[in-house]
Amino acid sequence: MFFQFLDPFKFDPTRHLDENGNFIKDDRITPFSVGKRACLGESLARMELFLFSATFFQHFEFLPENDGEIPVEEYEPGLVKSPKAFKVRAKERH
Ligand code: HEM
Repeated sequence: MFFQFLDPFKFDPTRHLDENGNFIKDDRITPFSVGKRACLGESLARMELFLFSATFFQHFEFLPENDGEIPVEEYEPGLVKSPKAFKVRAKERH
């Protein structure tokens, strides 16, 4: 079955949360696969990703290359939809 989020181009992490702010588990999103051959490193990977990104955003603020110019939303063609390369400035927070 094909499935598409409502308003898929909108950055809206709240689509994955219920009214109490808890994560809604969705079997259609399985980055670590499911079943017998599912990823053995899932909990380690989740923990590392959390620590890595939290530390990153704690220490840096990310800004467009030129103030007020948000990069255009363009994607590389392919199996996985990835954004075309763009530059950002990482400014240390203090
Ligand atoms: C973001 C990080 C990761 C993602 C997205 C990921 C994703 C996956 C996926 C999709 C599979 C299943 C592949 C298949 O269907 O054959 C898999 C298998 C596996 N992953 Fe990961 N993985 C991640 C990190 C890790 C880490 C950190 C470890 C170990 C420390 C790990 C260990 C394994 C192992 C051992 C398997 C094979 C399981 C089996 O076939 O019985 N992975 N992973």
